[in-house]
Amino acid sequence: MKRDVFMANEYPQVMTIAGSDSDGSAGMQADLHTFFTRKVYGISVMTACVAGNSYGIHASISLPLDFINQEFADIAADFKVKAAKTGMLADSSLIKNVVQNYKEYDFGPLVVDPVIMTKHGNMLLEESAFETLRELLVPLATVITPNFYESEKLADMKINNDDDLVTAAHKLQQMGAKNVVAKGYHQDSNQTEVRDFVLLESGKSFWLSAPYHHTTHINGTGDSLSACIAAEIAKGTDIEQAIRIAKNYVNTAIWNEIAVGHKFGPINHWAPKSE
Ligand SMILES: Nc1ncnc2c1ncn2[C@@H]1O[C@H](COP(=O)(O)OP(=O)(O)O)[C@@H](O)[C@H]1O
Ligand SMILES: Cc1ncc(COP(=O)(O)OP(=O)(O)O)c(N)n1
Repeated sequence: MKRDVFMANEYPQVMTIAGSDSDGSAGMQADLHTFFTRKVYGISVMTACVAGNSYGIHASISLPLDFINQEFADIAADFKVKAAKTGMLADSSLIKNVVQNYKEYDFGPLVVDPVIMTKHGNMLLEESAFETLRELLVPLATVITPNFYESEKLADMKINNDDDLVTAAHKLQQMGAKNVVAKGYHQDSNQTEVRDFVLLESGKSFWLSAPYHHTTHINGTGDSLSACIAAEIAKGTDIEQAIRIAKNYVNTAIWNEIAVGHKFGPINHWAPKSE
């Protein structure tokens, strides 16, 4: 029988630094589904765990910092990570720990998904940690991907219209994030379109729009978008193209629902064509 031997550079190694979500729809599980279908090798530093299902999140714990240090050290000692992303970091001490480890080792460009609150209202980051996120993690971001609520919190302003979202994106860039994907509002059942504002390091900016899909199956959209951007960066795709690919990837996954869970379900990571 012929055995295929894959060279290391055929499967770029990508790392998620995130929380586990037991229902598989979001968090680290969504990141790893995305890495798998985008044909990159997924490595994970688990920071926290939430217990939940499609009805909601019911408990949450953070892992010990010593254990997280060991995860980073073991990965750095053996793997060549080409890009990474962050997800749920729970509190200030965890953010500081991740920042310290990221500075100590070479894990490539970092996509920061500044997870603060799920779209169903569960807080995944303590309010006292917002300043640490702004000061320490945002400046490390090659790309930052806040949702509407996270842009309001990080930029410390109310967002009422497109102009406000643009202002918030510029504020995040002034805080040190190189490239910003500021995701637009999508909780209005009358809306027909979703719009994300992209501000690149070069100063170029544009809107990414797509039709609004009326569905309860949109858990993990933000995780999957940021994971796909990280996967593309690891493959060598330029930032603008990585963002465009990720938007199409998530859009296709939203529009091809799978019947999993009884209430708020996952997106379909199998639906987009993998490259
Ligand atoms: N109902 C929907 N229809 C179409 N696109 C959506 C829908 N919900 C989210 N998206 C898209 O999914 C991506 C992730 O955004 P969002 O859900 O705001 O992130 P988060 O999961 O961090 O809250 C964005 O590009 C957004 O436009
Ligand atoms: C452990 C964990 N991390 C992150 C999330 C939220 O994921 P995200 O994709 O940012 O938001 P939703 O689309 O799920 O609201 C989570 N639920 N669990």
